[in-house]
Amino acid sequence: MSLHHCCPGATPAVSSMATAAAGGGSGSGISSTVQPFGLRGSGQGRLRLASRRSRSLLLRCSASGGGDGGGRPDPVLEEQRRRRAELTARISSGEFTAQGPAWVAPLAARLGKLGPPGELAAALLTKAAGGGAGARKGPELPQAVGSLAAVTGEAFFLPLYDLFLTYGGVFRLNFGPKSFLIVSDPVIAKHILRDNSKAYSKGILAEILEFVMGTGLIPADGEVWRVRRRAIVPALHQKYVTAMIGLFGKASDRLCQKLDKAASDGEDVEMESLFSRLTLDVIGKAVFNYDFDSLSYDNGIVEAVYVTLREAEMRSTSPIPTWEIPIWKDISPRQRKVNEALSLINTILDELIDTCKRLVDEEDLQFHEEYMNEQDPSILHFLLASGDDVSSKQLRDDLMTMLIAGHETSAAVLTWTFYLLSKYPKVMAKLQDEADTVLGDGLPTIEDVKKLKYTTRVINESLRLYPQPPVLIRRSLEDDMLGEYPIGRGEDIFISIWNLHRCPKHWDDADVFNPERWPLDGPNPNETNQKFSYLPFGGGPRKCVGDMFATFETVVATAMLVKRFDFQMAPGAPPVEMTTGATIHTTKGLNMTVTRRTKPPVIPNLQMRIISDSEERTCSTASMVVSTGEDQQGEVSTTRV
Ligand code: HEM
Repeated sequence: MSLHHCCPGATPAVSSMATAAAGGGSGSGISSTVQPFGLRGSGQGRLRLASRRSRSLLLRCSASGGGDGGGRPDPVLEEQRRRRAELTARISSGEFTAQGPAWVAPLAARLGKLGPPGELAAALLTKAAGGGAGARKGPELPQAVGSLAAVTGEAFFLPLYDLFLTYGGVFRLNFGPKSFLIVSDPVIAKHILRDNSKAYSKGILAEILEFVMGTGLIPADGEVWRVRRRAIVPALHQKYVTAMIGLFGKASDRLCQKLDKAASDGEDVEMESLFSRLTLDVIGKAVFNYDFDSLSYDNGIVEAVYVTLREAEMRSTSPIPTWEIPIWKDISPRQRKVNEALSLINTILDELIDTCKRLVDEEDLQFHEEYMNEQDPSILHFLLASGDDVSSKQLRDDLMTMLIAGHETSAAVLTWTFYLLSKYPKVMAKLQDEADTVLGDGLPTIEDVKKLKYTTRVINESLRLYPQPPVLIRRSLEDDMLGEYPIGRGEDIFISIWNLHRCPKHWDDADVFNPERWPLDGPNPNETNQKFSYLPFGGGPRKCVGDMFATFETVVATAMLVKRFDFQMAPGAPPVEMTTGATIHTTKGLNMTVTRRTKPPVIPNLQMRIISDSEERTCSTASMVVSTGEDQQGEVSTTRV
């Protein structure tokens, strides 16, 4: 399931495209038999140019290697290459030949010179032809036509990548009467997310997530967002995040114990769902001091959270918004189940808020910037102690938002990191070396985390290849210019982080998992130092509030797990394929074989010398250690002899 910022990103994209297409009414142009994407309104000449450029990019892409660090081909890379080659061939064959009115742009330009009536006619003509640029002037955006089949058939951001290689950093994707702007250019992404962020809202995202997040921080816009952001950001101060490292360690240790059992029983494990449970347990404690303990058992509340998450995911990918049909929404068993789940979660959240209020009232409170209650360091406690003047409904929306935001994303990062590690054994070996060197027998401390530099680079690189979410959603609130292209108010925009992170112009061997691309002693890569070509946590005023939290959480879990276990894809496991989701999910789980690591015995440095027949054989025993097996913690113990 997926929804988090999932919400903020990927999925609603599909929903909105699909919903628009389905509800598009007359002549939506959507047919399950048409080609996935076609070109419209760009003219044949432009198409040829685009094809040539795309071919050269494709060549660069496929030349980029993509070994597994262990000599085996990466099936994901292979599949991507196959699809790209197929698309290139189809573009070359003329399948995407422009059919639309190539005369629109020149005619609109001529009309525009005839004064205000002509300008109005030009705007109407452009709009009618699918353009929709506002009052500003400029060239027409390259246009592609999408079909519902193409979007629902696979992870929707994949065809967007192929189209990016063909049409460039910003183009219009038409779905029947609706259209969406697809942005993959770092300068334009920066403009929308940071430089002119006030001119953009969360648009469709807010509409889709309203039922679960209300006016929580992710979907909120305008004044509500400003006020809530100002209240929530201080809660994630440095002392809080440092305190959370103990929580990350404890939860990861619980997962280790579960894996210990699977390893002893020789059972394969489905890691994606285990990571989802790990991060649910973490975020419940971190946000409102609630122990879901979902790694140990399924209880009603865990089930309710998953029902709600699955619903949000379904809504964000469903072609028809059945949940809005008046009678259906009351009688549908699915909707009734969702309503029951939401009502259970709300009851629990209300109870937690009440309990926390009582605790804060009884506390001898001295609130300050880095305030934290040692017994209950949760964000909820901070917000209440800060005197945050907010309705219980808004507080609930915020808590629910953070629960979802901090759960699905981190789980997806861990899932794809372990998938990558299984494909790149050399990276895994280096990672294990670092974990062996840095981590002691106890739970990791902040000092340890700072030393886990290679692990951090592995997470940075995993987030580059599998950004969560892969797409950010915005809607223009006013006319604006995207590069040289004018756009109007009300445009739905998808900023493809996936495309930015894999752009062959920006990245060497863009598709290859190579943590070494980030120097260990260099700065932590982020949107600023990578000039918006790398933005795993977004950028600008709406950047993730949990970036540090999430980085530490995934670093701690990864280091603890690889220190204790080896992970391999389970024999006979189905191929790992992607689906969305707000975050990127596997289609059939991440089935792995987990084995307890036994450190290789240290070879004694024997300085044997035969003195004479009569003398004793001697050896320097001082440095000799042998492995004597595993202690109760599963660690290899050594004994001097
Ligand atoms: C690896 C894990 C995570 C990733 C990859 C991630 C990614 C993102 C991204 C890309 C955005 C920007 C969305 C947009 O601009 O539309 C975002 C926003 C947000 N994230 Fe995260 N996030 C992660 C973990 C967390 C955690 C742990 C929390 C809470 C503790 C959190 C809370 C939020 C919130 C509240 C926002 C909305 C901020 C706003 O709109 O002002 N995230 N996240």
